Parts: sequence; C-alpha cells; structure tokens
Amino acid sequence: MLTVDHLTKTYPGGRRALCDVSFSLSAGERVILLGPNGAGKTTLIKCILGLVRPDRGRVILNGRDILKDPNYGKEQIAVLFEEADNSYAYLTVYENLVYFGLLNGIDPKHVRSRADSILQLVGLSDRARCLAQSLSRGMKQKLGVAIALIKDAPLLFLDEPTLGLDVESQHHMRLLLIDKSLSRRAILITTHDINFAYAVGTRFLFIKNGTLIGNLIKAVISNASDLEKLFLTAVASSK
Ligand SMILES: Nc1ncnc2c1ncn2[C@@H]1O[C@H](COP(=O)(O)OP(=O)(O)OP(=O)(O)O)[C@@H](O)[C@H]1O
Repeated sequence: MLTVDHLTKTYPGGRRALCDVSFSLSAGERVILLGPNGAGKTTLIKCILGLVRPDRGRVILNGRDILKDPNYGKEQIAVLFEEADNSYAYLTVYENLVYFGLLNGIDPKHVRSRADSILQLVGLSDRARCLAQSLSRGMKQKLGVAIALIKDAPLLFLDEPTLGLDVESQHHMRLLLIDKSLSRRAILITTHDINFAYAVGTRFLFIKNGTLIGNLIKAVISNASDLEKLFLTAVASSK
C-alpha cells in the first residue's frame, strides 16, 4: 500500500533529521515507530504527508508518488498529531464529527449514522452532546481519534496517541486500535510507551538520529520487556 523510499531530510541550519529511510506499510498492519526524542519520527510522518519537503526520496501510495500528487495523499491518509487539538471548542462532540465527516466528503445522508458508530467505537457516545471544550484531556484525545477515523481513509497515522492519557483511557485506546473494524486499515503509530507498542503493534521500526536501525515483526518478540531490550540494544549499538 505505502512505500517510503530513501527519504532524507535536513532542516535548514539543523542536523540531519532523516537519513535514507525506507520501509513499507500494508493494509492490516499496525506499525509502531519507536525512537528516542529527536530521532525523526514526527519529521518522517510530516514528510510522508507532504507537510515537510524531503531533500530526497519518494513516497509511493497505491502506485502513486504522493510527494508529486499531495492531494491524493491527503485523501488517503488520516492523521492525528501529538497533542493536536483538532476539534472545534464550541461545537459539541457530535457536531464536530458531523462537520469533519462532511468536510471529508462523507455522504450527508450517512454522516449522522457514521458519527454515531465512530462515537461508539471510541467510547464517547455518552458525551455526544457535550461541547468539545468541556472534555478532559483523555476524552479530547478520543475525539481527536474519532475525527481522524470519520474520514474513512485507508491509512491512519497517530503521533503519540496515549500521551497524557490515564491508565483506563490508555487501555481503551489499545482496544480501539486493535478493534476488527480497523483491521483493513494500515496504521502507523509513534509512541514512547513500550507496553502500548507491544500490545498494539504488528511490526516495529526503530529509528535513531534519522536512521532506521530496526524493522521487526511481532512474531520474533516474546513480550513488552523483550521489545524494550531489543530496542535499547539497537539504540546503544548504533552510532
Ligand atoms: N522545524 C524544524 N526546524 C529545524 N529542526 C527541526 C524542526 N523540526 C524538527 N527538527 C529537528 O529534527 C530532528 C528530528 O525531530 P522530530 O521532531 O522529527 O523528532 P521526534 O522523533 O518526533 O522527537 P520526539 O520523540 O521528541 O517527539 C530533531 O533534531 C529536531 O530538533
């Protein structure tokens, strides 16, 4: 579905944020991007989305180069950035979903029932009539995911989706991401939470200093502490 091919990026006046990064992502996969602070995770997502222009490389989605055809990329990828407040404070939860559904081309005849089912999926049905501004941080995060999901894009990118969530909300986020209703999508997630990563991921990419230093499928990893050990070893042994 998605092929990232030799992406390289140096910010003006900065050091290299991405160095020859290549990987692929198929439908049904939940790929976790793990890396220390400043490793290049957000830059990678932004380059794929065309929000940051890479110096070199290609991003091929269903055979089309989305760096040359950014509208196709925007259509096909839903994204939630770290701590991004993507909702309108003075609309209710439900109104936000209907608004973003319509904005993303959902048929007006179906947008309400789709909003209902997404709210149920993320566990926000009982808050449907609340103003977005009245939600707690965790609930806002759920609304953010709901807004990303209503787009019905085959690719979903989530940048640190559990940041600031309490234990129960983290648990719900895990259940949501492995729910069978999302199983046909390809999901790319950045996180620093190893337990969450292991519970949700089907494959793990390790990145350090802009370079991919590991690409492991879940079958070769026994548990979350094994994942942590493999990650720390890869980070320690790369320059
Ligand atoms: N707009 C920018 N201008 C200059 N340098 C930047 C910019 N954005 C990021 N960087 C630098 O690029 C490198 C990669 O940053 P990036 O935000 O992609 O890392 P990250 O892995 O997402 O980090 P974190 O885990 O802390 O969110 C860092 O050295 C960072 O300082």
